[in-house]
Amino acid sequence: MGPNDNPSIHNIDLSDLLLFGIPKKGRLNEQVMTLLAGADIKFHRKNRIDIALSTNHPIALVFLPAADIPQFVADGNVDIGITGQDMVAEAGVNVEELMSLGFGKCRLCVQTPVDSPYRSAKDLVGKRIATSFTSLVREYFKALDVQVAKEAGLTTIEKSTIVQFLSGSVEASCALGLADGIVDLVESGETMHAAKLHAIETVLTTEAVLICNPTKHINNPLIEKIRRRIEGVITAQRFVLCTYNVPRTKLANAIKITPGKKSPSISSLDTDGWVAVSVMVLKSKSADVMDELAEIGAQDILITEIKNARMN
Ligand SMILES: Nc1ncnc2c1ncn2[C@@H]1O[C@H](COP(=O)(O)OP(=O)(O)OP(=O)(O)O)[C@@H](O)[C@H]1O
Ligand SMILES: O=P(O)(O)OC[C@H]1O[C@H](OP(=O)(O)OP(=O)(O)O)[C@H](O)[C@@H]1O
Repeated sequence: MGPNDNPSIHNIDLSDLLLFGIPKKGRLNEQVMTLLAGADIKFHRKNRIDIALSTNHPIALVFLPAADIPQFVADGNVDIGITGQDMVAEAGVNVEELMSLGFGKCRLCVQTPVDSPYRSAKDLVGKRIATSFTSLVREYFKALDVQVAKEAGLTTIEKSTIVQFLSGSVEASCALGLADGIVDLVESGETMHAAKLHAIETVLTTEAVLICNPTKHINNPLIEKIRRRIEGVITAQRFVLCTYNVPRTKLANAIKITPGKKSPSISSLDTDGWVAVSVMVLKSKSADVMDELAEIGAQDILITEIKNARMN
């Protein structure tokens, strides 16, 4: 019986509520909390209780380990959730990816000690690998085991690669003599370099995603409402509003610099031959855009933060 069939957990009535799986701790937790606040999904969480009712939507937030969220969503124990694409791939379950969220970006990499002879994943065939992603890594090395045997003209695998599960501190396992290589997440590379490891291959790239049970999305307006709100927050985080005045003769050049998400809004100015332009630009490009606009003769160029956005 899943929470959906169970009217009450911790004396909280869950019937008729949309259940939303949220990473309870770790790397994704803080950014998901910011996302919920931006989407105006308010809730009250009692101390140490992993289910919190939203105070302004018919939603219950269920705080779960990021690794468990894909299974909960696939089995319908929660309706939607946020986790990493790596977790979805590792769980190997059928969920619908509603949108990627632009944070939690990293790579799952095969890593070896910098002073070891292992320079490619193939060099680790038949050796010992430590990882928290045993399902993905077994699949990855099984294919390599077969490939290496074939290349050697063998019909059977001589010695399969051994994949050992570790729940954390995976980067320490080579130095401790537990493994010859590891497969772990890399973002800045700080953890890897501190452990005197280097990445020799990328198994997958990942970021945080909003996922949904495939049978729950259709005909559920609340899921669509949440998706749109989250999309609005993410758009607002990625874009800024750029406004400027430009001579009408330069407008075509200006539009090339700032084409906007769809097209810029243009209005006439009292000053003859000038127009005012208002357009969204990528935050990461805004300084370059300002330089380019100034070069073609635009004036009064302003960049304004966007608090929220709803695009079609
Ligand atoms: N260094 C990182 N940079 C960006 N995203 C990361 C990083 N490490 C992990 N992630 C993402 O966050 C997800 C959760 O990772 P995390 O290490 O927080 O796991 P956890 O098991 O939930 O927490 P904990 O390690 O505290 O038990 C990962 O599956 C990945 O998608
Ligand atoms: O390349 P970096 O920026 O150093 O990030 C990579 C590290 O981040 C994650 O661990 P985290 O710090 O979340 O802790 P954990 O080992 O307890 O999961 C991951 O497991 C790596 O160890």
